[in-house]
Amino acid sequence: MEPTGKDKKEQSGWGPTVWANLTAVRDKSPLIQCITNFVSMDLVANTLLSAGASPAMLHSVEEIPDFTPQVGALYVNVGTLSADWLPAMKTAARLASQLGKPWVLDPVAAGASGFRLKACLELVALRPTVIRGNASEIIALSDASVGPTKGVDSSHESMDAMEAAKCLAEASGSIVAVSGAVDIITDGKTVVGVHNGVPMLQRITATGCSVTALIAAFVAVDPLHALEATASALSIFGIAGEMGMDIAKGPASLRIHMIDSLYSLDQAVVLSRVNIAGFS
Ligand SMILES: Nc1ncnc2c1ncn2[C@@H]1O[C@H](COP(=O)(O)OP(=O)(O)OP(=O)(O)O)[C@@H](O)[C@H]1O
Ligand SMILES: Cc1ncsc1CCO
Ligand SMILES: [Mg+2]
Repeated sequence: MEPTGKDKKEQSGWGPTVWANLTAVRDKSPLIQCITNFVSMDLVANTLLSAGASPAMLHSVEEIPDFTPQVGALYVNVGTLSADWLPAMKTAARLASQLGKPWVLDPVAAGASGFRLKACLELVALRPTVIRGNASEIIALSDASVGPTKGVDSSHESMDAMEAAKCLAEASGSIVAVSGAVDIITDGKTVVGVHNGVPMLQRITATGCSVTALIAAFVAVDPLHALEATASALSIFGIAGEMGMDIAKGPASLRIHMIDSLYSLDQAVVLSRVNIAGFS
């Protein structure tokens, strides 16, 4: 029998696992329902398409009963949250959980206001498969506290959020991923670090939103190994950023070259560039 997920990784390192997961996304082209913010919609959809997945930005509550049961995964992002969007987010998340479908939460600026924090905590209670945020977002969610904020940007390093990520994963039952110079992924016990990516990714809006969408696509094709799928997506996005940076002149051209690189990544590049390691 072919080894899968964790077994495969333990036998031969992360490279083959990451490549197998990207190949599965390309082969299966999972349908991803995205309820995401206005800023991110274009980059999220194009990131998913260039990776081989199929995005659909359907966010009206009336469509959820017909549409959500057909998707491979649901992606919920609260970036431009308002009260009228929240019912659709919660209805879709509740249905995905009931159907056993993976769903992924991006708690953008979770600690920026009481309204936003409460909404994020209500969504966490609907048991997302994965929560991916920057360090400040994961710390705010884990502490359930509103505090000094840079809005959607992080005022912490990812490593500052290690304990918060573990606590949030333990409390929620979700895989928690913190993006940054090192992306941290944990189920509360195991912690892995993804060392791919380039700092310039922070200068393009919605790269975090887009990597969370990519996580949804990877979890859709391997829902039983959500930690490995999440690390794989973060590594692939980072590698696309590294490849794009080789020819980019700044954030605008990196945005274009990153999407092109994601589309054309081959096995040799992936195997030579994957940089994932466990924390002991
Ligand atoms: N210093 C860094 N070095 C390398 N890669 C980085 C660095 N900082 C962020 N990244 C990468 O950039 C991507 C976006 O992460 P970031 O933490 O900026 O998300 P975010 O703050 O949620 O962004 P947004 O809200 O704009 O969508 C991730 O893939 C992450 O790994
Ligand atoms: C800039 C911005 N504001 C709300 S969402 C968003 C996209 C990056 O999170
Ligand atoms: Mg973000």
